[in-house]
Amino acid sequence: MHYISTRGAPARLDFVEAMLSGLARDGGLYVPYSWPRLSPATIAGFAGRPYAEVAVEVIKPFVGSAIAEVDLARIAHEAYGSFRHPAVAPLVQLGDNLFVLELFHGPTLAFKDLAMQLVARLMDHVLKQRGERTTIVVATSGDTGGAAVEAFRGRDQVDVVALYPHGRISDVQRRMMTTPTDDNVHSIAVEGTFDDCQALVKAMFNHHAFRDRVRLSGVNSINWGRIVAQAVYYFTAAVALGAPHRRIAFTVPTGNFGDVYAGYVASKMGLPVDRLVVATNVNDILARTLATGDYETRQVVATSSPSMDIQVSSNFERLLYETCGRDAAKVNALMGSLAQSGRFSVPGEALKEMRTLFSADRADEQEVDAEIRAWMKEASYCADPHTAVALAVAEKETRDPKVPMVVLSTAHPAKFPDAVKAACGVEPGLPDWLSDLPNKAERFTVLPADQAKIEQFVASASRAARDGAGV
Ligand SMILES: Cc1ncc(COP(=O)(O)O)c(C=O)c1O
Ligand SMILES: N[C@@H](CCOP(=O)(O)O)C(=O)O
Repeated sequence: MHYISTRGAPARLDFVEAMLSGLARDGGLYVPYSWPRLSPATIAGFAGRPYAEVAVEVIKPFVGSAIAEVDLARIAHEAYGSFRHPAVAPLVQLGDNLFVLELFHGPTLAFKDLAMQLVARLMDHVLKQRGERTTIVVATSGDTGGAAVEAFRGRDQVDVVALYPHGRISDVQRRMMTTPTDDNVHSIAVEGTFDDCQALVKAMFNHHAFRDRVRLSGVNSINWGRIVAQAVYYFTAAVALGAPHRRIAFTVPTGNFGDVYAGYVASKMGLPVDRLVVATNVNDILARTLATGDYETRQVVATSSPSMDIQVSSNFERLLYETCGRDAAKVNALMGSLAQSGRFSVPGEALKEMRTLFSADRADEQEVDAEIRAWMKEASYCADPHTAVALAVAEKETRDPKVPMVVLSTAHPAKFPDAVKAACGVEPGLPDWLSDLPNKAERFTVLPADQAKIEQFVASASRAARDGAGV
């Protein structure tokens, strides 16, 4: 199994190289050269098996011989052993053929843990084998940063720098990044938006001298390792509801398009996915794109679902590549137009193909509040604002009542206590093991969205840079 860039660079990388690289050197994203397929019998065989075992079966065709299966299995068992629910990603039924897939039982209470706990251990394993160090710079609108800090803190092979938009994330999200005391984790409050943070990370990857000096890596969903680990829960949820013998639909709260793209990966592998519903808040670039074919960035608006306050959705490039017939020149032209003018038009055939599997809608702030209130009242179910965006959109969707709809619940409501309380009057509390989070001292640096200044900070935090300089 090897990986190629969506922008056409000739290099072909194995899984480990693609995972350590993060972004391709031509600015593209790695995708598998071909799609592995799982037979219906293999998928049916996932029923009743522990999450970690299913993870190994789904991920191993993408890893090939780059990591020994025995190591992959050991690492998966360790990673998912850190979850507080025995099922790891349990399903909760809310209505007739309406289910919530709870992805927030990991250490930082968000779906990012499902991939990050695995990817951190895989990276650590291969870096130790090679005797190498790396520096990870991660852009976060709140959750990826905390998950990365938690998964990598204290690891000798890796330094992590998290860039978050100053004042635009919840207190709990910020504290998860800023309170750990380990020397290898650092947080920068960037004076800008998440899109600025993500653009800075990509610019650092495209600055090759800097990239090589700090041995830069990334664990945003530009990293293929993240995507493939997120594909696993589509399988566990679908099989629990009767796949592969019936089709299953998913509604996914969406920002960077990583999570819903993982559903697309599952469908490419043979899972009978009926529909992937892209749910956005008022930062609705993806909903607009699927409706009109015009991908057009606008000013980002702060909402009660801050992790989805995103305009440039990185992983949409992977879907474009696939639906443009894997034509890297076309993708290059479209991405060039985005960089130049902040917009591009999705080619007609590509849009048609996208619409065969994807639909999309948005929920505004009033709808999100009403959704949180209604589920609390009707079912005593407390949804976080991101989950509420998806629940609201799932309700608007024209559904075949015979097809189960699974709504991905991507964060624990206690990460957004103020927003939830304002919507329904109930303030969700942190679990016991995190109850001292509000009392811990914080450590972060405020910097402008200036590439040179951020690079300077990252270089000074990077032990890989110091190793390379012979210090
Ligand atoms: C809680 C939560 N929900 C939804 C999303 C959107 O996921 P994606 O960026 O993969 O589309 C994010 C951020 O990634 C998030 O943190
Ligand atoms: N919503 C994310 C933004 C980054 O997304 P990623 O999946 O590409 O890491 C966050 O909460 O940080």
